[in-house]
Amino acid sequence: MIQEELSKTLNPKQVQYMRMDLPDPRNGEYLLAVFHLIPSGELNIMQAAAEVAAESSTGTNFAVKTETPFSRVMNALVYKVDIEKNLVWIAYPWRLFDRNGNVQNIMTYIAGNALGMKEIKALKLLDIWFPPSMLEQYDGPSYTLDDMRTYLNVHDRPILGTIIKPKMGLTSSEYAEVCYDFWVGGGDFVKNDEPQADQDFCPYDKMVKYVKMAMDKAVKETGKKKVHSFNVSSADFDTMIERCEMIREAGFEPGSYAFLIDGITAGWMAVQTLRRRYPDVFLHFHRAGHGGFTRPENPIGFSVLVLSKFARLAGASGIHTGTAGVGKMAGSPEEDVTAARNILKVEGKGHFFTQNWGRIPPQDDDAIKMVEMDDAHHVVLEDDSWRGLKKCCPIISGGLNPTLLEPFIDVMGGIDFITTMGAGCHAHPRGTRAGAMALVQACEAYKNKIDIADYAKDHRELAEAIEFFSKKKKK
Ligand SMILES: O=C(COP(=O)(O)O)[C@H](O)[C@H](O)COP(=O)(O)O
Ligand SMILES: [Mg+2]
Repeated sequence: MIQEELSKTLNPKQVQYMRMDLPDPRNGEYLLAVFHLIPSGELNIMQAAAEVAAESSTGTNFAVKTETPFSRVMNALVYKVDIEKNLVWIAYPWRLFDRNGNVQNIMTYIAGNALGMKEIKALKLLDIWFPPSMLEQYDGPSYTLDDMRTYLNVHDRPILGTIIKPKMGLTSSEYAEVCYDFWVGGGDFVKNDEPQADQDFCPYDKMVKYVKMAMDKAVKETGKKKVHSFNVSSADFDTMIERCEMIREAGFEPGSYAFLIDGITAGWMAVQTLRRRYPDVFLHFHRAGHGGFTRPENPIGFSVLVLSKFARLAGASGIHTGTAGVGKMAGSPEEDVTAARNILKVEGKGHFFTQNWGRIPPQDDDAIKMVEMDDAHHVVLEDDSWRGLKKCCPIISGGLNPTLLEPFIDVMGGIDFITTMGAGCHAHPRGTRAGAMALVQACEAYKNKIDIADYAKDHRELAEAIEFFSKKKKK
């Protein structure tokens, strides 16, 4: 009733952006979005919702005389409102968006000007749903976690990684030596930290060259494959591609290198460029800066779930999804785990929508029989003919250490992720190699279902890590 009353307050322009009787929002013509919205000033929630739909699709603050019957067909439509919870559902005709799959363009619409409108005090995009017909036009991931597992021959545990610390300040050769220590300690994966670029004290070309030498040596000594994720974020397109090509020409085996992109600061265009240019490379989306949009106490922005879903749509092989409150960064178990599962699975249950990542709408129940979980919690597809967006891998990082591996696996409910522990390895009392060994031992304890404290009795590095990290030392 209140809703009906409020509907009567809409002006003629606002009415054009409201369709509470939209018969079937999931008919394939719309991208659906749920926002938390608190109006500011005089507007009620229905009026503010209509203003948001207008600004984020075809409209502006006044009805304009240049509208055409067709331009009205492209209006976003508010189709549901929960007045008690301040939630609004908006359907965006997906023909509005740039053709040929462009996540940057969608974000410009639905998380663009609307976030800065005077009419809102809070506007947070909480969940989104893509129709199968729209998924047809987007790349989705190419090189996946499963490809990395095959390369590393690691199938029954998370991929164990690190970020070299100090964050910056090591020279190229010092950097590579730390990589080597981690790899010979048993780790699989090393990534550049997100600000690593071409600093004067650590030239990029030398860093690449020395990492290759360190990797070759570690592979020879351990008999195991290793992976390094290089930050290719740059000032401009040409420099980014130059860095990618430099890595490809340095003699690395395919599979042994990944490209890391600072997806928020470099932008979706950089992410999608890398996906399209290098489909044979693991594309690592680092999300530094996302907190400005995603933190729960920030009323304006979008959720971790939304960011992660867009990363899968854009074709990232993996994106950081947070430690679910286990590590140093803010994040809730519900939000982070929901995001991680949504990007991994064929069908993901979000906060409001269940997203099937298939490109063909399932015709009947049998068609959905494609999701199965095997013992190791991998998602496997039963039917090879299924077409859809491949999995995007959660990357779990930030304040983790070997003692937190099992708690995180428990919260996550599976092992399909890459973990990168920076301080968690390099702060080990006997250094990086011992830190990597402690991480491997913590993982062995998990695999053998042995409590880490018991396992540590005859595993010195793990015992030292437990002693050190349980004191929560900050230095
Ligand atoms: O360098 C680190 C972690 O280092 P350390 O292991 O020393 O804390 C990463 O940039 C953060 O994890 C990013 O956060 P998120 O993964 O939440 O995006
Ligand atoms: Mg970092």
